[in-house]
Amino acid sequence: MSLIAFLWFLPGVLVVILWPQIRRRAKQRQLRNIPGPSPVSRWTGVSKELHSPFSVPYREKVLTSYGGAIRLDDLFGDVHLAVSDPLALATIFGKYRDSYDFTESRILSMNKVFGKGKEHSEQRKRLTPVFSVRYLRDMVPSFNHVASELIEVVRGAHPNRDTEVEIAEYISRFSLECVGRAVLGYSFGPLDKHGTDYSRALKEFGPTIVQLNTWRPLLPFLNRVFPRSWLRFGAEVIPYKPLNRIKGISDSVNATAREILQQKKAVLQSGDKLMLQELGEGKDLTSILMQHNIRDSNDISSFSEEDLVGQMSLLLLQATDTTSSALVRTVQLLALHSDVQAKLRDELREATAQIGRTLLDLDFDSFAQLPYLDAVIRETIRMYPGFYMASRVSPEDTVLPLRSPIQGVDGQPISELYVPAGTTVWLNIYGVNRDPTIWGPDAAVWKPERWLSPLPASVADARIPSMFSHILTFVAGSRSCIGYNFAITEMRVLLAHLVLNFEITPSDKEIVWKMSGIASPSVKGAQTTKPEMPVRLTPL
Ligand code: HEM
Repeated sequence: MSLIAFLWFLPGVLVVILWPQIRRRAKQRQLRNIPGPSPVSRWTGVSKELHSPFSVPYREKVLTSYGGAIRLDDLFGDVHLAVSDPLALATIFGKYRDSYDFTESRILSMNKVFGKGKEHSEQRKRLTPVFSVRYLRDMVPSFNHVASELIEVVRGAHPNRDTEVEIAEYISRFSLECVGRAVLGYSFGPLDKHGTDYSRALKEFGPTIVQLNTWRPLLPFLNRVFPRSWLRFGAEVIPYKPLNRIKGISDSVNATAREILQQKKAVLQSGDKLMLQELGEGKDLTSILMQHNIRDSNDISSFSEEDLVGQMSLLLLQATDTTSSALVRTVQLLALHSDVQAKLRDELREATAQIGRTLLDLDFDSFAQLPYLDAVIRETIRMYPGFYMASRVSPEDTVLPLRSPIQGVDGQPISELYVPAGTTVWLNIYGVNRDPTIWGPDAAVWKPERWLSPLPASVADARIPSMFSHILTFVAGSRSCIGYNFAITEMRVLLAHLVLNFEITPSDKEIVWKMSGIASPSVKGAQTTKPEMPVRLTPL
């Protein structure tokens, strides 16, 4: 190709690649009338402020300050929306349930977890029973044993009164072990806080991926243009530490997942009953998927070995960071509110005093019938949902009606949002869960007692499309959290063990919460990326 032809060709290719974006920008004119924070930069809008690891205070302010729909200026003039209006959310999860899905870059960066469209719904249907209450009942003894082993490890390592303990590491080890045993039929070994290479790699994933967030929108383009092997090679040789680190983490996580898989494959194929029993009787998620694959390898929802490895790793990530974050937050709040902690301890003592039981004797229903424990958990995940927002995009133009009209920048009322195809819509989880028009004037106060009496009528009236307690913490619709019951059960068990065994008080160190995909705590000024939550424990 001559130089002249190349010079003509290049802008042509660029226009073809950028055309959908150019068209979307033009159609987004009406969205610019929606109120939102002023762009901090002409090029990056508010995206850096919103997605940086230090975005928590900014997010908390923005997501509760502008009403049911918020304009968020993104890269190069693209407009995103954050929506907390219940009717607009119900329309996304109802009328447009087949349109609104993850953004392409998110699906790619998540290694197609649970696939897309029909493939996704088939796979989800197959996995749902593993997370049902019926199955969870059988998991409670396992959670209970892991919690009790953990308490022994903590007691052994910190036998004295009022010792400062780094509880976040222990909690994250607990979550990983519960998911490992129950979901994968695999134990990650002793519960000391050092963990395995695999658990360390998993913990580093969130904080590292967040450093790459700015580049994530480029992923669909790179994926279309370059073969996968080139992208992996690039991640290794380009001198950019977070990129090199993510490649290392991904290799380590995949290697362990592959090892678990090989172990299971051998057992399933041999039919060795004793071994099968040891590995969770083949009832765990990996075995179910593998048995399905062995039975029907032509089914569209069958997983290739590569996909299975991806599914397992991503499931571990989805399950451990989220539950650890919620548990660590609850421990912090209990440390700060000694009255709530004492009341909770009374409830637990009463439950275990009956017929001289220990916590190990409590089953799923006994844990579920502790109203104050339940109230503490609900209130924590209402106020601190872990994921403050979740992204969706529709491939078609949509109209989202608003339950409560908002005032446009031009002063005129807006009662519906015209959302052009390809616009990113953030489900404003934090905004819904803290909306004072729904929850009352004390919406921003952590008050477990609110769950012990009927909630205000405004909560039911709002018709929040929620799958759990009118809150959006686990979102709703086809991509909602499949493991929410699992998480709540895990939380009930560990909190019960901690509060009955230790008095928890705050450490002198100041804690700041950062965003690493999910909210994650650290000691102010610390350089580390791993979660930290020092608290003082006194054995009881
Ligand atoms: C307190 C703990 C948890 C929270 C706050 C949480 C929250 C969420 C949220 C918000 C989503 C949707 C993400 C989005 O739409 O962008 C999600 C999806 C998911 N969660 Fe959870 N989660 C928790 C625990 C768990 C656990 C324990 C498991 C598994 C054992 C799990 C498995 C999943 C899976 C597999 C998905 C993807 C579902 C799909 O795409 O169909 N989660 N979670």
